[in-house]
Amino acid sequence: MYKLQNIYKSYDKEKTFILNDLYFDVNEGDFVAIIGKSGSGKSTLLNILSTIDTPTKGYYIFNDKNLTKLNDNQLAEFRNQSIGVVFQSYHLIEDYTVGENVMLPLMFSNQKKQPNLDGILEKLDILPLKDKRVKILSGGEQQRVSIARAIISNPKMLLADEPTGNLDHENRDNILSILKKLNSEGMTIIVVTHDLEFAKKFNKIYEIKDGKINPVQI
Ligand SMILES: Nc1ncnc2c1ncn2[C@@H]1O[C@H](COP(=O)(O)OP(=O)(O)OP(=O)(O)O)[C@@H](O)[C@H]1O
Repeated sequence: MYKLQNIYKSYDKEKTFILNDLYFDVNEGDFVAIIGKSGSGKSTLLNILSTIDTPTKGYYIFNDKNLTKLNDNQLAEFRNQSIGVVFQSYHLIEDYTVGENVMLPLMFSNQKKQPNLDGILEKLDILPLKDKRVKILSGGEQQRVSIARAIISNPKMLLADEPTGNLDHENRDNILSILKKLNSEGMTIIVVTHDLEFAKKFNKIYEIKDGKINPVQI
């Protein structure tokens, strides 16, 4: 469904390629962890998959549509409809309430259908926090708010950059069961992680090395 082909990415006028002739296929319903050393290009790859960033060269194909040919507005529309992103540092607005933060993406989309906000907060076990300001929440709670915000538009694919990076074991297990549940309901999930034990809970593990990505057998 999502295909990266012949992808190159450079941040310095093509002197160093962080991603170097990379090929990666993601199928509907995949439950994938991506590992790799610090600086290997995990976040770079996630940013390209989410269309937040574009490759220097190469193709990103979604169901036979070449996303690399879309302009910024078309890409933003595609992203709003199809992809949810959970950022490493949450990116929440601390003075807004949980409900306001979660609803934020819809202010920038032309989605007509009203989402089931309470249902999503319930699913993430944060409904009682709906009217609380984000700044008083714990790290685990903030991470669950950021997942709720990423799925409010009911995306086909959820991308999460180190979703358990700052969390203890209990919160890590919590996030894992939430991601499993979303996946069992049909959402494609890709996480980037440093944590091999966490990665082992996913159906497929890939490693980024030398600008390429390959499956890892564990
Ligand atoms: N916006 C940018 N401008 C310049 N260089 C960048 C930019 N983003 C990333 N890089 C460089 O690209 C390389 C890959 O970075 P990236 O964040 O993708 O790695 P990572 O595998 O996610 O690392 P980490 O595990 O430490 O988060 C690094 O050398 C980084 O310094």
